[in-house]
Amino acid sequence: MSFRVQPQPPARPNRCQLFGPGSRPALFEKMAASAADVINLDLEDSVSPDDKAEARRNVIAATHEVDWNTKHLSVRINGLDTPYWYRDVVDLLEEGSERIDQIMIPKAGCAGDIYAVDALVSGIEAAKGRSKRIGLEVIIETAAGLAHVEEIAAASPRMQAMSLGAADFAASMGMQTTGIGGTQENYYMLREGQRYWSDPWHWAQTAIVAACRTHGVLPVDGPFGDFSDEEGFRAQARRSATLGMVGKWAIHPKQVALANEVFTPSDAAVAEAREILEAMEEAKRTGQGAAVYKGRLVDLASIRQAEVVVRQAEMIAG
Ligand SMILES: CC(C)(COP(=O)(O)OP(=O)(O)OC[C@H]1O[C@@H](n2cnc3c(N)ncnc32)[C@H](O)[C@@H]1OP(=O)(O)O)[C@@H](O)C(=O)NCCC(=O)NCCSC(=O)C[C@H](O)C(=O)O
Ligand SMILES: [Mg+2]
Repeated sequence: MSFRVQPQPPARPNRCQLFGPGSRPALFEKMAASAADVINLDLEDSVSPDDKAEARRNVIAATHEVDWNTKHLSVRINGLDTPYWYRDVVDLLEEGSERIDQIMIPKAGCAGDIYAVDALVSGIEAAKGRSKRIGLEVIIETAAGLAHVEEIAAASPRMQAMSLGAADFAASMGMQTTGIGGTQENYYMLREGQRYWSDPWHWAQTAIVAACRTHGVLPVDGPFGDFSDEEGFRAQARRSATLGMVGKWAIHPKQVALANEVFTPSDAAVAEAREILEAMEEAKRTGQGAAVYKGRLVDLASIRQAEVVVRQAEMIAG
């Protein structure tokens, strides 16, 4: 371990972030009743320009009127290149209730973007005497966002989570696809006439995970557009979980259970992790740093791996 110890991210479940447009208030009660850990009320790209002001009012009303129970409540504001974002923040924090937990900043491109929102949030919190400190989450969905991913993760102590936004990311990178996440037909290797599909999102995901883990931020996989393709969602989510991400967005209620299933460690995985910890306790008692578990090596690093699984399971169980 470096002299600088890796910080832990916020200790709260973030397996599924369910999105809904701020312009569809009829969905809010359904979102609150869902099994998602995080709710993202959207003021950005699912709301047309003509509806921006009304969506903002809907969301503010919902912070007072809807029982969000234990949900982590986040509002996605508009991008910092638009005329909407500052009013999103000001109205939300001046008129919205204390129930708001977090603001999501889309298309974050550099640490300065986070600094700007942080400064505005800090000013309003102080002026209005708000008692709950608002957290920030960002979407990495531009070439600049990925190029500056580490400075963005480190930009503010308010930073809680970082997601990959596959649709805008693909557009910003000039990728030849209109798919939102998942397998891309033309991204394959060829061997002896057989196609083997690779994962074009992999490198962006690993960059996000590394930046997040360095700075104590939750890494999250973003949307999977084809909500009729359950196996496609599962496959994408399993890859993300394997890489170290803690959850995934749902853009339709169908996807909530899928995300919860993938990002909750299975009973078998937890049992195995506990057995590894026990095997290593036994090894330590006999003065060994390594042991054999089910025919394979386990050592001190295996303790840290097993603890990831157990910690995640215990946090979800509450
Ligand atoms: C995708 C949708 C537009 C589909 O809406 P709809 O046609 O109403 O769906 P269904 O008829 O299949 O709905 C079945 C029932 O589920 C309820 N419902 C629908 N959506 C939601 C929801 N989000 N939360 C809770 N409940 C929902 C319907 O009311 C039906 O209920 P009932 O009649 O009682 O059975 C819609 O799902 C939708 O708007 N989804 C969210 C879109 C969104 O927020 N997009 C933004 C995030 S993705 C993004 O921005 C890209 C990213 O930034 C990037 O760059 O990658
Ligand atoms: Mg986007």
